[in-house]
Amino acid sequence: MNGSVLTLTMNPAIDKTVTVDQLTFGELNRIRTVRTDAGGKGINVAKVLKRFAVPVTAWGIRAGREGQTLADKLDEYGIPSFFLESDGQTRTNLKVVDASTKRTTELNEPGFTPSPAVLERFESALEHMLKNVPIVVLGGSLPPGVPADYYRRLIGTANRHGVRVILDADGEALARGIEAKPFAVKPNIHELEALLGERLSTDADIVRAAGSLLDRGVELVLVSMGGDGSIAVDRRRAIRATPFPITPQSTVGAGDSMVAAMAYSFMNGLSLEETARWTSAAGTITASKSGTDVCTLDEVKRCLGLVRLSDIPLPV
Ligand SMILES: Nc1ncnc2c1ncn2[C@@H]1O[C@H](COP(=O)(O)OP(=O)(O)O)[C@@H](O)[C@H]1O
Ligand SMILES: O=P(O)(O)OC[C@H]1O[C@](O)(COP(=O)(O)O)[C@@H](O)[C@@H]1O
Repeated sequence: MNGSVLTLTMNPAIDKTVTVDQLTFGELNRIRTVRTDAGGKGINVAKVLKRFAVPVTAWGIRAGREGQTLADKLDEYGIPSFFLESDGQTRTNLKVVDASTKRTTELNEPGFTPSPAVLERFESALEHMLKNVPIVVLGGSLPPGVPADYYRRLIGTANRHGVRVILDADGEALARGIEAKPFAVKPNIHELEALLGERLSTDADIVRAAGSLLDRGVELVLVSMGGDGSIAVDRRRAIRATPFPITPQSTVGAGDSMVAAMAYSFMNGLSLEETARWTSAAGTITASKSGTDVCTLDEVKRCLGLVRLSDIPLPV
C-alpha cells in the first residue's frame, strides 16, 4: 500500500501523567513526577506511525489555548497535522500512576462541544482528504453533543472511497460505527463485553464474540486484554499473542500502539500471524514506557521474537 495514513481524533487531549508513591482515595497524595504529552487515540497512532517511518497526517478538531499547545507538540514531533477549530478548550486527561502497584488510573475529561457547523465542515472536508489515503484510523471518544452515529457516517464516506478503516472506539460510538462495516476494530476486552452485553471469560468466548463482529462485516478483530495480551481474529484464524514480561510504567497509549502496528501491518501486507506479533510487541513496549510515550520501530523489531503466539480453534 502507498500513500499517507490519515488519523482522525475528534476529541484529542493533553495527557498529564503524574506519579504518586501509593494512590490513597480520600487522602492527600503528593505527586512525585509530572509530564505532559499530546494524546488522544488518533494522535498516539500518528506518533507511533511517524516513528515507524510510515507517512501519516493527524487530523481532528482542537479548541482554545490547549488546542494550540497540542498542535505545537505535533509540530515538535514532526507530524503533519490539520485541525478544525472549535469553541471551548481541548481537554486535559489526568493519568495517575501508582508507583507501588504500577497501575494507571485515568480521569478523562469530556472535552469541548463542537458546533453543528464545525461537525458539518469536518464531515465534508473528509471527502477531500481521502485522495491517496490507504488507511483511515478513527480513534477515541466523541466529544459532547456529537451524534453517536458520527463515526458510522465517516466510515461510510471512507468506504465509498475504497479506504480501509480501523475503528478504535467504545460504547455507542463503537456500536453505531460497526454498522458501517469498518475493515478492522480494536476493542479491549471491557469494550467488547460492553458491546455484546455479556461476560467473556475464556479465549473461546472471545473468539466467538469477535466472530459475531465478523458476521456484521468487519474483516479483522483485535481484542486487547492488558497484561493478558491480545487475540486477533479473521475469517480463517484466531491467534492469541502472549506478551513478554515488562515492568509497566504507564499503559496509556498501549492500545493505540497496537492500532498503529495494525496499520503498519496492512501497509506492509503482513499476515494475521505477523500482525498479531507486531501489534502485541508494539502495545507491550509502550506499556513499559512512562507517560504517553510510545514504542519505536527498532524496539518493536527487537522484541518481535519474544511474543508467544498460539492458535485458538475457530468455532464450527
Ligand atoms: N501490564 C501489562 N503487561 C504487559 N503488557 C501490557 C500490559 N498492559 C498492556 N499491555 C500491552 O498493551 C496491549 C494493550 O493494552 P490494553 O490495556 O488492553 O489496551 P487499551 O489501552 O486499548 O485498553 C496489551 O495487549 C499488551 O500487549
Ligand atoms: O477518547 P477517550 O476514550 O477519552 O480516550 C482518550 C485517551 O486515550 C488515549 O488515547 C490512550 O488510549 P489507549 O490507552 O487505549 O492507547 C490517551 O492518550 C487519551 O487521554
